[in-house]
Amino acid sequence: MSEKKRGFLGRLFGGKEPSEDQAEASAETPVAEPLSDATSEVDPTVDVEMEVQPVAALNVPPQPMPLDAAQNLGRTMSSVPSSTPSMQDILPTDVSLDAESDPEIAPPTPSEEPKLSWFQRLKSGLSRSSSSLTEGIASIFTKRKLDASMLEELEDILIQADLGVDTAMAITDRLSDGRYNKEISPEEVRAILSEEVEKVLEPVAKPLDLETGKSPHVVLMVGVNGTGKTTTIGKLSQQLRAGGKKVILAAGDTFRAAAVEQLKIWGQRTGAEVVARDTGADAAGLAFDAMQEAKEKQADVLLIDTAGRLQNKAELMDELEKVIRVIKKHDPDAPHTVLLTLDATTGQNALNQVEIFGKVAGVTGLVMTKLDGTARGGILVAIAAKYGMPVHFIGVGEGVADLEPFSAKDFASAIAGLA
Ligand SMILES: Nc1nc2c(ncn2[C@@H]2O[C@H](COP(=O)(O)OP(=O)(O)OP(=O)(O)O)[C@@H](O)[C@H]2O)c(=O)[nH]1
Repeated sequence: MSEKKRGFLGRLFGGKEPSEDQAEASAETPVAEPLSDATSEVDPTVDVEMEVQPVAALNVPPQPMPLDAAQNLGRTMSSVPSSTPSMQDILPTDVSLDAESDPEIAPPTPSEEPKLSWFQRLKSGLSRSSSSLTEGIASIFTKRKLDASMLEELEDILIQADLGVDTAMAITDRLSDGRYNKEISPEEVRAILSEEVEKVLEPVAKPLDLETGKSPHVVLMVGVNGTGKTTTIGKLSQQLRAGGKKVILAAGDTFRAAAVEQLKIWGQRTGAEVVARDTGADAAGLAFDAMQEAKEKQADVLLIDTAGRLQNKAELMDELEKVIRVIKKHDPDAPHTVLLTLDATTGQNALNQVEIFGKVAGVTGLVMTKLDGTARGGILVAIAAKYGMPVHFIGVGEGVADLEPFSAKDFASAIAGLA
C-alpha cells in the first residue's frame, strides 16, 4: 500500500488518530436527533394481496387456515361476495362499527389497487439511502485512480447513511486492499458495499422461533410511540393463525382508547381473542389477566401490546418493568420473546432505543417497520454491528400481510442499489 488513509475517526479528532477511549465514546454516543414520528408516505390504498401462508421466518408449520379465521379474513378483502354480512355483523360485540369505519382507529384494509412486491417496496423504501449512496459513489469514483482522499470521501457518505463507523471502515479497508493507484468502477464499489453489509447482517437474520413448547409462548411487544407495535401484532397474529395456532392478543396499551380498539379489530380480522380493559386501566394488571386467560384457554401464543414510550421517560420505563415482573408471576421464564419495533424512518436514535429497551425490557429481537416508506435503513447495519441482536422481520406496509422475514442479502442489495 503506497499511501495510508487517515480514516474517519482520525479526521474527526483533528487529524490525530484517536485514543481507544475516544473512539469508543464516539462510536457509542448517538448523534442527537429528534425522534421521528413522521407518518409513512406510503399510499395505504396500494394493498391488495392477502396472503394467509405463514412465512418461513416464523417457525410455525404451515397448516390450512382455520375456517373461522379464513372467513374473517375473507370479509376484510375487497372482493367479498354480495351476501357477506354487514361489518356490524362480523364485529365482536365490544368493537363498535364506529371503530372499524373510523380511519383514525381502524387499521387500513386491502384495496383493489395492484401492489408492488414486498421486495420492490423494500427497494423503493430504501431508495433514499441507496440513491444517496449510489450518487455519492458515482461522484467519487470517476475514472480516477484510487487514493486516500477518495476513500475518505467514501467513508463520509457511508457514515452519513447511518451504516456506522466500523462498517464504513471495513468497506474502505477492503477497497484499499491492493487497489491503490488503480482505477475502480462505481459498480465494483457498490458490490463491495453490498457484500460487507451482508456480512454484518447475516449473523443477525434469524427466524422467530415460537415452537418452544411453552404454553403459552409469551411475546411482549415494546417500542417508542408509533413505531408499529400494534400493527406488527396484527400481522404476527395473522401468520400464527394461518399456521393453525391459538392466539390471544392483550391490549396492554391502556393509555389510548384508539390503540385498544385497533387491537380488537386486528383480533377480529385475524381470528384471535383479545383481552382488553378500559382506557386508563393498569397495564400490569391487564398483562396479569391476559396471562391467566391464555393459560386457562391453552393458547399457543400470547401477544402482549404495550403503550409506546420514549426510552428516556423513566416512569414509563418503570411501568414496563412492572409489566414484566407481573408476567413472571405466572411464568418465571416469560416473556419468552421481547420484540422491539424500530421505525426505519428514524436514524441514529434507533441505537439508543435498542440500548435502553434492551436493558429495561430484555429485548430478544428486532422488527424494523416502515421499510416501504422513506426509510433510513442504514441504521440497522450499525445496530447489528454494535449489538448483534437478532432481526426477525421487516414491515413493508400497513396491511396484514406486510411482514416479511428479514433477509440479510435482500436488505444489503437494496441498500447498495444493486437489485
Ligand atoms: N408504511 C408502513 N406503515 C406502518 C408499518 N407498520 C406500522 N405502520 C403504520 O404506523 C402507524 C403506527 O402504527 P401502530 O401499530 O399504531 O404503532 P404503535 O407502536 O402501536 O403506536 P403507539 O400505540 O402510539 O405506541 C400506523 O399508521 C400503521 O399503519 C409498516 O411496516 N409500513
